[in-house]
Amino acid sequence: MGELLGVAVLGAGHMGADHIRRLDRVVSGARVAAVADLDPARAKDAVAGIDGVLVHTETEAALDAPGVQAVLIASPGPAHEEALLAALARGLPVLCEKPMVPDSAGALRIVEAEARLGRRLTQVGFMRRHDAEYRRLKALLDGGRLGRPLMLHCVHRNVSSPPDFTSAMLIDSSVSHEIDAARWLLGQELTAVSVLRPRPSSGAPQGLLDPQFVVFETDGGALVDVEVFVNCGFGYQVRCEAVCEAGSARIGDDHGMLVTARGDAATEVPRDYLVRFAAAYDREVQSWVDAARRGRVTGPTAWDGYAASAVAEAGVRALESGERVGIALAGRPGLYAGHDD
Ligand SMILES: NC(=O)c1ccc[n+]([C@@H]2O[C@H](COP(=O)([O-])OP(=O)(O)OC[C@H]3O[C@@H](n4cnc5c(N)ncnc54)[C@H](O)[C@@H]3O)[C@@H](O)[C@H]2O)c1
Ligand SMILES: O[C@H]1[C@H](O)[C@@H](O)[C@H](O)[C@@H](O)[C@H]1O
Repeated sequence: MGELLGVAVLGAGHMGADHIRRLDRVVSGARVAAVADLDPARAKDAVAGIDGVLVHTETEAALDAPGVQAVLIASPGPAHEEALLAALARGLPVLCEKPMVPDSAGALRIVEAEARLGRRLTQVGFMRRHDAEYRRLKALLDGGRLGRPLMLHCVHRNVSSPPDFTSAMLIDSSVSHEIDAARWLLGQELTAVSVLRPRPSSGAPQGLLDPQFVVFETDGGALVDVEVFVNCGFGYQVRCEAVCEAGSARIGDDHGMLVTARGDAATEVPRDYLVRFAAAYDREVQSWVDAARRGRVTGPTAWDGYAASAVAEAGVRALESGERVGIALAGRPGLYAGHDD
């Protein structure tokens, strides 16, 4: 295929700048055609050394810039709905960072907009679906050798949280990944959620309920538990163990080189997601670019983005009330039937 896919990147912060680097230097078949950030200095820094990129402060200006054929959204969650609707109105394929739209009503408006168009244009940035270990676990569960999955035990630890991180964000920003991974791994919907709150770590900012212990029930009778701890201080750790009727399988044990010296053995622990999931982000963006160049969309859909937001919203209610909260999803449009990338 000849022409490079011209991508507009919205938001040039931590993720946006990393995706700009990835589009420019790692993936094939694409080029950064425009960047928009409310802070033009961030956008300029992110495109330093890349020729011919126009920098904007307005979303619409970036989407209408010459050569733009696709959009990567990496602005904060609350800005996603407007950007997605603008991209869909132009018929542009989108890779949207999670959460697709943080509130479920807004997320459903994206599903409805695609249903009106009669085609899917959105891939959501749940990069764990592109991680080699998660893919092996999914293949093992789908193959049936371990029998019916009974439980998923998940761990999600960050070294520290950003300054504006709230107790709700442990669920709607961090646990959103486990919500999507559990739905995808099990092929089941999450139907209820409870959240336990241990005494916060003294390493957490004042007032932040960190860690939390979240338990989901599924429509297939499985349980999914998640320890989420975003100021653990010691490393970025993401694990998942599937316990099935005929065996168990665990991914995410810290890997990398094992160094043994002077009676000690040590491995490196990744410090953040950009390190732990580097290869997954590369595969995510490459598969999005490849699909967009063929006029297709693969990966987690707008429906998956909506489901994750609806489940997370129930999780935040469970956190705040201390009650078990049931989850009811809207009707799933035929456009998303049977899709399981
Ligand atoms: N997939 C992952 O593992 C992962 C990791 C981190 C962040 N994220 C997601 O990526 C998104 C960005 O997170 P981040 O950590 O890069 O945030 P960030 O704060 O580092 O960067 C956000 C950038 O967007 C800009 N911005 C704000 N409003 C905007 C708007 N309306 N239009 C354009 N730009 C705007 C800000 O000026 C800033 O430069 C969030 O949705 C977040 O949840 C995903
Ligand atoms: O936005 C980030 C990102 O999604 C990371 O992958 C996750 O580990 C963090 O907890 C979250 O805050």
